[in-house]
Amino acid sequence: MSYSYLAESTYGKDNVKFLKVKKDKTNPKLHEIMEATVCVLLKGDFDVSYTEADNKPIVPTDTVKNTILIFAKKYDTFPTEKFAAKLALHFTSKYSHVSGLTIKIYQDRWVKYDVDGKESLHSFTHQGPEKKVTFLDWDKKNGPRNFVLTTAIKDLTVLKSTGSMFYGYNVCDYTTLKPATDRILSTDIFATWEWNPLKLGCLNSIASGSKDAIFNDTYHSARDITLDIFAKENSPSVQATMFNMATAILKKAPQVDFVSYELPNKHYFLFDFKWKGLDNDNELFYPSPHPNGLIKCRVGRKQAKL
Ligand SMILES: O=c1[nH]c(=O)c2[nH]c(=O)[nH]c2[nH]1
Repeated sequence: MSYSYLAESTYGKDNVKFLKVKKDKTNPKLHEIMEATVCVLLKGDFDVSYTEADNKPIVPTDTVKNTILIFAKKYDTFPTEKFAAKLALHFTSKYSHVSGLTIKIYQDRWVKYDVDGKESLHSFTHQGPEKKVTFLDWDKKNGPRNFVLTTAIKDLTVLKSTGSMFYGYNVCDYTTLKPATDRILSTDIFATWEWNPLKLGCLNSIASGSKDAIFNDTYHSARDITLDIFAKENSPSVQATMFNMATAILKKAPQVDFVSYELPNKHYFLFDFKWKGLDNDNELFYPSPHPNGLIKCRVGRKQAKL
């Protein structure tokens, strides 16, 4: 009797990077670019490769990498949700023993800038660590309407120098925090929206491009809503602000069922100059890299009462 069994497995290629230049059909100097990092991990009938050193079923990870690059060359990669659906349908149909897969695509944020008062046709600035992240998990036995698809904005760093408060919290013998009616609020935005396949459509329709406008509009709305509420609201807490952001995205995007936020509270402490006889009217702070608060929530859409 053998001592062990394979409980779970998946494999593929991570960190497959490409830069795609998409040229306008009528003006070949008018470009869009996508710099992306892709991870494709296959699931399926691969057990013997682990348990019996039989490599026959293995589609080499090198082939997975080549496929991603060939598809990025041959097909439209915008938006990344469509590109993920296209790859998913390919791997699960070309190889009958591939039962499913997970795909993660990180897209850098390159934005065109103005030259002589006009948006450049093909020159961009890189917007730092901010990424759009698409995640797809699909098992083909569940059918093309049953998948997990999420889109996220990650590492969009923001700070407001007023318009944030925090008071009225639980006070006990361990409390040293002073209530604040005006404080710095800073975070790295990580916002994720979960698509409902029944409202969005099947993988084939996503891969065909018929949902492109929904993906693009929702990405722009989610980003705008997040930045707008961050700026405009007099925030009572990170918790209340993130709930308001998630609710506004749910209102705007009917195909989305859940919105999650994961926000570090990046503290900036007011420096006390009293010992020097100086006032500090929220003008000089020192950033505290650690520890940081970490606040998460997942907000769902209430079902309408029948
Ligand atoms: O918005 C906040 N939420 C908290 O839970 C918390 N805790 C804390 O010390 N400061 C803050 N700020």
